[in-house]
Amino acid sequence: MITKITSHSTLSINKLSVGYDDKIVVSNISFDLQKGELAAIVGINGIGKSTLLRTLGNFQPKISGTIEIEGKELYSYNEIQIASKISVVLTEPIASKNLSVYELLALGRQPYTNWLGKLAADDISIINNSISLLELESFLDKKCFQLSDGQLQRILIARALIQDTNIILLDEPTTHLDLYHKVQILKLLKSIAHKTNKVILFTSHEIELAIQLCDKMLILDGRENAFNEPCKLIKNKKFDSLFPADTISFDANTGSFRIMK
Ligand SMILES: Nc1ncnc2c1ncn2[C@@H]1O[C@H](COP(=O)(O)OP(=O)(O)OP(=O)(O)O)[C@@H](O)[C@H]1O
Repeated sequence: MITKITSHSTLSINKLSVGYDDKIVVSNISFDLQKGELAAIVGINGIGKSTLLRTLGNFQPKISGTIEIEGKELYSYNEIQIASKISVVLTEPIASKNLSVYELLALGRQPYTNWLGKLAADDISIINNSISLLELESFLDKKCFQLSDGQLQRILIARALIQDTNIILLDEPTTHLDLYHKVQILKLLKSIAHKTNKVILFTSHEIELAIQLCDKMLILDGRENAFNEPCKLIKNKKFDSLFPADTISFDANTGSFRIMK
């Protein structure tokens, strides 16, 4: 008997519409992400980046279309299976600020530990790897409420890595970071995606950094919602109409935006 080998995209979206009871926010989005790709969702305020990300992370129901994880519809997995496939870092403040940094990080292993939450040697080793990758050693004994927003952001990214899922979704992971830490985090996400074959998808207003660092980008513009490699999006002039042309224009040679005087 010949066994057919099929290779599925890690994340496959087809004709997806997302939104709320009374309104569709983003409609008819299709894209695929393969193992090891870093991708950004960009677009103006209120266009629906977070709504899309929350829907992909199973935090809210889709309106129509399909979301497939490794070849199977997202909703065919149970909650625990989803937690071992997708980790999500949202912008909402965390409820558990009284935990120490180490305790918060350890919660990332919850999908894998027993009901007592006891960490095995493997769990501790994954936690320690992420601590050293994100250079968090000096924060471990602090309570989460003692951290700056930027420090907490890095801890939450580490927790997503500790959850060790094939897909990591992050809503504006660089918001509270200075330019150096923005670049550092995005480079780190890129290297993690490439080295560990994870799909990492994040929303961002850092379009110029995303152009330089991402393998793929989704431009939400309420019309075409183009998805492609950044250089192809530039070549096809997809960034040109993102902002009103009389205020901000896109320079294809430098991959950056210019203020019109
Ligand atoms: N819980 C909600 N119920 C109803 N409408 C909502 C809800 N949350 C967001 N919206 C609306 O959905 C639209 C998209 O919001 P969303 O937060 O997804 O945009 P965004 O692109 O992430 O914006 P920003 O760049 O400002 O963070 C907006 O019009 C917003 O008002």
